[in-house]
Amino acid sequence: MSHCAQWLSREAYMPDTQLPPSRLEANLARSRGYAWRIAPNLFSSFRYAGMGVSYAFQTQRNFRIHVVLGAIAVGLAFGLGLSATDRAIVTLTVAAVLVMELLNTALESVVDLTVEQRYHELARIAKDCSAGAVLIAAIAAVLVAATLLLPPLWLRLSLLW
Ligand SMILES: Nc1ncnc2c1ncn2[C@@H]1O[C@H](COP(=O)(O)OP(=O)(O)OP(=O)(O)O)[C@@H](O)[C@H]1O
Repeated sequence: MSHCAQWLSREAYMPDTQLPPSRLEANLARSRGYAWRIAPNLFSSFRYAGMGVSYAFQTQRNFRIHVVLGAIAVGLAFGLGLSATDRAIVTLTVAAVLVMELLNTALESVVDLTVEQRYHELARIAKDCSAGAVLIAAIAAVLVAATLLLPPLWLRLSLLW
């Protein structure tokens, strides 16, 4: 077993509570040393995060669809004059779907990195569960839209006609 693997197995996976705070800090600092690159400052962290969102937008059709539908939903929530609470619910629901999409993309990448183009039952379970998480968030978003957005939208449209 390599030095790195020994260290990881002995300390990095120990529950936080088993390590004194000073030791935990030191371990975390050392573990970051294994990253290929570490963001040197806050601006770089935001830039990398933006690159992740941009990658998902360019490569994931479902993410693009959810961005467009989410923008419409948030626009309607503000345009229809929903209460502050309802606007927050719509915004958080849209964010939940987009977050799930990003995590799904991240997990798919890690699975593909691990098993490459081989079939593995655990890879299938990981990807299916990840896709299931997106599906549940999307269903919740549809229910929130039907409950909070459709009634005032319908009222507005019926006044126009
Ligand atoms: N290495 C693998 N081993 C076993 N099953 C896999 C593997 N890769 C993909 N699958 C199966 O194929 C399905 C589709 O995988 P894929 O990587 O294309 O995700 P996807 O459907 O493109 O997801 P999304 O649309 O969110 O990008 C998975 O849900 C899983 O059931």
